[in-house]
Parts: sequence; structure tokens; C-alpha cells
Amino acid sequence: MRVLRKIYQFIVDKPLTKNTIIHERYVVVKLIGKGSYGIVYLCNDLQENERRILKQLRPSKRNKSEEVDLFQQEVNILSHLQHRNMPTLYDNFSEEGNYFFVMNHIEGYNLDKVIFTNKEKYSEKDSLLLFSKLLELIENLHSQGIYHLDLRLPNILLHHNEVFLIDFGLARMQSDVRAANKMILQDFYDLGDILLFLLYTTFSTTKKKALPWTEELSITKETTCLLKRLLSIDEPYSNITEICGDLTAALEAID
Ligand SMILES: Nc1ncnc2c1ncn2[C@@H]1O[C@H](COP(=O)(O)OP(=O)(O)OP(=O)(O)O)[C@@H](O)[C@H]1O
Repeated sequence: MRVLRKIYQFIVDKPLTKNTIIHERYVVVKLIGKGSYGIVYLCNDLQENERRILKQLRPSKRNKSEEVDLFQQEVNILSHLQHRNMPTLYDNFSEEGNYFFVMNHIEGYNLDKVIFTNKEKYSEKDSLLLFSKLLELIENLHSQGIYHLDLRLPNILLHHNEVFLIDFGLARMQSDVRAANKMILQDFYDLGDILLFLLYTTFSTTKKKALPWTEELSITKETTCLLKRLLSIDEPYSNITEICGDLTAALEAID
């Protein structure tokens, strides 16, 4: 049954081909990626003569109301974003039963490629500086009651030392304080995870047995304290101001 579903999805979710015109306006330039529920293309907006990103709900999901709702939820969240380092929503429409939205094209490289393919090395200070740029974006989101909930290396783009945040497919708006608290902790945890990945870029070992990060990484006690609270090993942070305080202390400890 699962094999049949996979074959069905493979056939139905065939990406649009180059030069296909959608909505009499967007010309597909190339396929960028196929995610779990979306297909992402680089396209040309004929009206504005600009490069844009076109995201399509996988056709195999278009008849499932929950999937369509999730897609519309991403559109709704994008419509609230107000930061130049996050996507701007330009258009949202359905055509021949398929759902699409359009956003600005952010130049840059996914952080996972930067780390694992380009093998970029981040010193402790560089890791903390990149982390601080990301934290500023999260502060902007949380101040609007938006929680990203999918902070991972592939969802961060780097361009000339600037950090951009993408993929709001799992993001939620939450005004209920109790529910929001869980989401805040999730974003903080994921931030800690990203910081660990950055710090590990300079790590090398000859030992066969992996040790806990607290033993493997040679970092200051201030950065360790920051990580332990982000990862809820020690008392978790309750707000971003607290994180900023510890981040400043960690940066000062290096200088
Ligand atoms: N605004 C944008 N500007 C530039 N590239 C983008 C933009 N949005 C998405 N991308 C590229 O498309 C890829 C897939 O986008 P996105 O993560 O939003 O799709 P997804 O369907 O949610 O994928 P997944 O299920 O893998 O998370 C991103 O990793 C990124 O490389």
C-alpha cells in the first residue's frame, strides 16, 4: 500500500517544467526543491520583471483539507512578516486546483550546505555572532506572537554575512500564553542546537568514542552556560532578554 502511494505521489507530484507560465505571470526558471508538502521553484515575474520564489502545494495533497489548511497557514504567517531578512509574500492563488504562493527570492546559501559541503569553520566568536543575528530575527518573530518551530540549518540562508530565515511551513501564531510558552521553548531549544552545530565545525578528534558536547568542545564556561539553558539542561530561559544577557557575557569572555 505504501509503495503504491509512493508511486502515485511520484507521478502526481511531477514538478512543473522550465518555462511553464503560471497565473499568466510567473515563468518557471528552475526547480529549487521538493519538500514534504511543497514544491519550490525559482521563477520570473513577467509583470514586475523580478526573480521570485513560487511555492506549490504538492498536487498529491491538494484534495486533503488539512494539508490545504496548513499551506494557507504558511501564507497567513508570511503575510505578517515585516523583516528584510525574512520572506515577503507577494501573491497567493489557486489555479486548476493547485495552490501556489509567491515570495521574494533571497540570495544565499543554506547553512547546512555552508557547514557540510563548503566545510566553513566557525570559531566560538563567529558562532556566537551568527547566533546573535539569528536571535534578532527570532526576537522580531516572538514579539509578534509568531513561533517558527522549524529552526534548522536548511532553513537559514547566509548571504554576505547576513542571516535570513525561511520556511514558515510549521510556524504558528499563538496568543494563548500557556501554549506560546511551549513554542518559545521549542524555538530556544532549536537555537541551541544550531549553535552546537556551528561550534562543532572546528572540532576534530582522534578518539573513537564520542563524548558529550560538554566534554568534547573547548568553549568558555559562559558559552556552555548559554547552551545548557537553551537546551533545557539547566533552567530554561523564559525570554529573549535573558538570552541576550548571557550572550553578551559569552562574547565578552572571548574578547
Ligand atoms: N524566499 C526564498 N528565497 C530563496 N530560496 C528559498 C526561499 N524559500 C525557499 N527557498 C529554497 O527552497 C528550499 C525549500 O523551501 P522550503 O524549506 O520553504 O520548502 P519545504 O517544502 O518546506 O521544504 P522542507 O519540507 O524540506 O522543509 C529552501 O531550502 C531554500 O533553498
